[in-house]
Amino acid sequence: MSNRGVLIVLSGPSGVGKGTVRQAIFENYENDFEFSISMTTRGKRPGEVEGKDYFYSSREEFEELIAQDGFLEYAEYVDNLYGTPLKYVEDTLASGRDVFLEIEVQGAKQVQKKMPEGIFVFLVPPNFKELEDRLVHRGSESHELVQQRLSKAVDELRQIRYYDYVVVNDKVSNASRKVKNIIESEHLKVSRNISDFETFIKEME
Ligand SMILES: Nc1nc2c(ncn2[C@@H]2O[C@H](COP(=O)(O)OP(=O)(O)O)[C@@H](O)[C@H]2O)c(=O)[nH]1
Ligand SMILES: Nc1ncnc2c1ncn2[C@@H]1O[C@H](COP(=O)(O)OP(=O)(O)O)[C@@H](O)[C@H]1O
Repeated sequence: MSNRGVLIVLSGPSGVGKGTVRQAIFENYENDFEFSISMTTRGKRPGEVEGKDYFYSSREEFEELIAQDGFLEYAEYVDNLYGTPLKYVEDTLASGRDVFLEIEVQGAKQVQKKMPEGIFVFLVPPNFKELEDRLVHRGSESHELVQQRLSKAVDELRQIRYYDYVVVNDKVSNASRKVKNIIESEHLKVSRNISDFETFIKEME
């Protein structure tokens, strides 16, 4: 089998359910992936845990890591910086484990340039009203921030053409199964496994 892990990039508008779907995938298929914990300058929400949900940092610390080329990608989103620490992703893929990134569209574009072999999945809500309801019901943002995130959602949806797959998050169980199936298909690609078969053929010759 190919030794390198698969890179999975999940994007989608704020409130669509990326975190929820990812958690369902990790609960059901725990041993298969590693989640890349991002660094952010956003404040911690109640219930979030340092080193589990994000690495929370000041803008200065974040900019220092940018200067050291320490990010695979980073982007500004609604006045805060978010970035993927490079070393963790590289080391984990090299060790043969799959890595799951949950990032917004500007960052995903940067990853596409650096690691085009990744799988890019876009999660969409069943409809716009449902997206608004989920964001409001989550209750983690003020009315103003909810509105900013909703208007951002339209821009984000325009970028969907750059992705490989689209998954509707109607039910968490459906969406997580679909994302898992996409990843499984990637593992089964002949191109990922060709070197094993070449060895096998040589042995048979
Ligand atoms: N480019 C980039 N985006 C990220 C990263 N981490 C999180 N994001 C995205 O930033 C956006 C805002 O995240 P967050 O403040 O946690 O809000 P939420 O997605 O509504 O829960 C979401 O689209 C996240 O997927 C990262 O490392 N890089
Ligand atoms: N399929 C779904 N059906 C109903 N509610 C959902 C679904 N997926 C997520 N939610 C809810 O929507 C809200 C936003 O989900 P979250 O995972 O935080 O989104 P994101 O990470 O994309 O911002 C949460 O309150 C979550 O419980």
